[in-house]
Amino acid sequence: MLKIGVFGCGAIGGEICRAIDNGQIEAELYAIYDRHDESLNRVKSSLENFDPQIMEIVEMVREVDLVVECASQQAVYEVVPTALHAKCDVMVVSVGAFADTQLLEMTENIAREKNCRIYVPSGAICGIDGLISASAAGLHSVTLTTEKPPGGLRGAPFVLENNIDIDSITGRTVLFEGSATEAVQAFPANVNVAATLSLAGIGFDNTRVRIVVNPALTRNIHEIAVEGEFGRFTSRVENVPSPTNPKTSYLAPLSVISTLKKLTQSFNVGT
Ligand SMILES: NC(=O)C1=CN([C@@H]2O[C@H](COP(=O)(O)OP(=O)(O)OC[C@H]3O[C@@H](n4cnc5c(N)ncnc54)[C@H](OP(=O)(O)O)[C@@H]3O)[C@@H](O)[C@H]2O)C=CC1
Ligand SMILES: O=C([O-])CC(=O)C(=O)O
Repeated sequence: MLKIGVFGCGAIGGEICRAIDNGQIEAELYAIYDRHDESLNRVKSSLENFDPQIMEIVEMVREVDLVVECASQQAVYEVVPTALHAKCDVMVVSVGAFADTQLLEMTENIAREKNCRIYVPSGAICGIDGLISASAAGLHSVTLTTEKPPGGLRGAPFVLENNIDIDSITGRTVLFEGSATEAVQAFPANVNVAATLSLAGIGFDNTRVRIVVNPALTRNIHEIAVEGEFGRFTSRVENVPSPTNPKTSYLAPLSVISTLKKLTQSFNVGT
């Protein structure tokens, strides 16, 4: 059975641990880690079947087959190279870190050398399957419009650095327009999906991102428009936010759970 380690035990990590624990994913929850004891204890006490060991990353990668990173972009710098050097596969949700081309190239090289896999789930967006299919021919443009209530964007570096009082905004307001490279730096915990789109499509500098705050919303909306040789498609998802982290949509952990299921099943559907 696949031995899994979960690095980061917040909104996403907690859901993944419970999905392994309740048998939705046929795997062993072997180890977990988070910098907060409170988060580790909360996850541990929500489990019925597994009692994972708490392990720092260096130890974790020696023991498990796959590490799931669900912590932060900063954590990706430590977790991914450490896992790959130990010949351990890795799944990444803080995908925005890969806007750093040096990190991306370095991790690809180590993965190739060690014959390991780096998995990036679709996360909180719909349409990655179509984008990957379309990318087999020419792509002309990929645009993401993300629209969230204030709680989904509060505390982002862009908001703090520009002294934007996000809670006093009364109507739908465009906060940011730029490339995916700029977007994932300005909003590292809000638009990792822009990085996933970039990796699947036409790269970080060519993927356009618009970020909108809308106090009338209760859901996180991601709209994608793609044009290419295949024709054009748009996708729109209205995501229920995670109860413990309003920045994170519930679809994000579900996507990780489904990608993990894919790894353990013999019959796989979708691009
Ligand atoms: N790909 C996608 O579609 C999506 C990606 N995400 C990203 O996934 C990641 C997890 O999201 P979510 O579960 O909602 O986040 P949470 O903040 O709920 O949980 C993350 C946990 O990991 C901890 N953590 C962060 N960095 C480290 C580190 N270097 N070492 C140890 N622990 C660490 C956090 O602590 P602390 O609070 O102190 O930072 C926190 O306890 C985030 O980076 C988020 O931006 C989110 C939604 C969609
Ligand atoms: O969960 C979402 O809606 C998207 C998100 O936070 C991210 O991509 O970082």
